[in-house]
Amino acid sequence: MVLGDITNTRLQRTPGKPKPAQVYVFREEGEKAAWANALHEQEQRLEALRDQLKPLRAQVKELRRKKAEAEQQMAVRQKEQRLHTQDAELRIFELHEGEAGLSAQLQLLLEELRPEEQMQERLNQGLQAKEAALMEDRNKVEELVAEKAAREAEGHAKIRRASALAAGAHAERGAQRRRSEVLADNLPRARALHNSYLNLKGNIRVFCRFRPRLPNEAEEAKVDFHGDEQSITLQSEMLKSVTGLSEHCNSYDFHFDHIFTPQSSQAEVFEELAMLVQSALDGYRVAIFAYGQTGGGKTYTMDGPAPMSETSGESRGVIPRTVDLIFQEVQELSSKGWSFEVRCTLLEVYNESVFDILASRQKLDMGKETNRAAGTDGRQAIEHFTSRPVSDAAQVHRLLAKAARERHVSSTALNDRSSRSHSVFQLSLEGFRHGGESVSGLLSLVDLAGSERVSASMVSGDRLKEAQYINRSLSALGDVVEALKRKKPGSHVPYRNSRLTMLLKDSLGGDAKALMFVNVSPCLSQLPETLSSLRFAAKVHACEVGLARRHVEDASRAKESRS
Ligand SMILES: Nc1ncnc2c1ncn2[C@@H]1O[C@H](COP(=O)(O)OP(=O)(O)OP(=O)(O)O)[C@@H](O)[C@H]1O
Repeated sequence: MVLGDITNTRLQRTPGKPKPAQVYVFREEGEKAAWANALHEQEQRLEALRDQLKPLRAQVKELRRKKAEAEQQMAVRQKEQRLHTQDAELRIFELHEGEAGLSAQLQLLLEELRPEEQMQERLNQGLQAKEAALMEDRNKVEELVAEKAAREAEGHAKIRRASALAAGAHAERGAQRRRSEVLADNLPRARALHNSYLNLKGNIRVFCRFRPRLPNEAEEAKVDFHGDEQSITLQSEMLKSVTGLSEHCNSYDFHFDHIFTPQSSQAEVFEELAMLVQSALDGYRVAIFAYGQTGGGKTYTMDGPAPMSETSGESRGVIPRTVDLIFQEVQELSSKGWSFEVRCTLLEVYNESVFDILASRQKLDMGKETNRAAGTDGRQAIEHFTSRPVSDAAQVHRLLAKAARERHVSSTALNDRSSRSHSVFQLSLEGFRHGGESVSGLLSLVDLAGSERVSASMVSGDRLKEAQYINRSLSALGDVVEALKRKKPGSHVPYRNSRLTMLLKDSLGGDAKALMFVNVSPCLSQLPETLSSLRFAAKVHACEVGLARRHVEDASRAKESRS
């Protein structure tokens, strides 16, 4: 190879930075040759490198082809994959669509099915209820069958017992008839005996009744009820002696016609006075009155626990029992040719005024006429009050209930429903026997207002006025009793000192049979009042008021006197 003309040329080079080819500068020939040789060698090396590069390039080319091929395959695969994915998505979408459709259908079917299910459920419940009812019916039927069998057995037993009883009853009826005949023969005799017994006594009979301790009350006083039912001993609290060194208690003895304990029932009390009540139908004037401290049990004894509304039951008092007995007797006497005209009077003495309950509580002026009447025959004293004809017990119970409702009551320290007035109930009994005698009886039942220690109860105003009137009239009653006790012939008896004593005149001093209840509390705290009531009752018991007189006329004279 021929090299170019390169003289005195030095190769200007900066180490690390080759100069562009056209800048070579040759200084001398040798250097040119060297450079040519070096160039040649370089070219050879370059050629060799190119040769070495060729397979590499082929390899690279191959690799690029393979890469392209792989990329092509990958692209195909990706495309296929995409297609598959799209297919799958389409499929999934279709499946979703199908599922939604199916769910909607399912929902619809479920909706359609719901009423069916509900119906099914109702039917099931109905079926269960029917099964339970059926089971119950079956049990009932079984029970009824068992009961029927038991009843049949019992029925057979009853039939056997009934025939035995019928035979017994037949025999008992015969005996009863014979007993009734004997009793009917003896009854007038028994009543006559009772009447003559009372006449012989000639005094006001006194029954004492201790009421039971009420739930709100404290200690009871010590009372010895002696076995004779007529005497008691009361003991005071323990008292210190004057010196204060010893203790003792006082005892007080009392004796009455009958003493009822706190356990005595209303029936037992009435049994003791039934004969007395009946004697009003024989033409006697009978007066029963209840006296005692407030809360002592007067209204309970006379009426019963409820204010007269109760006309039946064990706890009925003397008045409702008396009314029933009188009408029962009137009925029985009618079969013996007697006819009775019964009239009823209801009075209330409140604050020294007399109110006529049957004349709509008309306040009456017991003035001149009454005073005059009271001075002669006590019966006339009440004659100008309303006296209503009554034909049966129920009618009287209704009138009594009205009177009890209208009675003046208020609360005291000792009684929630304390009667603040004296109540007087009278039944006049006019009996006629065709062509025979006539009788004129009078029954007075009096529930007195209760005495009260005004100083102890510290009442004032209207209550004080009421208490003063009550105490004053009871003290007038005491004065009458004192005068009767002195029993001097022709001596003055101060009946006219109060309305109460004017009304009770013929019951106390006349020819009536009088019975006084003294009603007392069993409480130790009430002992002074109890002793005071019992002392008054003892005084009444000691009064001799003369013989009771029977009011009988023969029929013709009776008619004359009435006309
Ligand atoms: N024998 C008895 N058995 C049961 N309770 C009784 C008896 N006696 C009275 N009581 C009761 O004691 C209380 C006072 O009785 P009641 O009202 O009859 O007294 P009273 O003497 O009429 O009093 P007042 O004079 O204040 O009207 C009432 O609650 C009554 O029910």
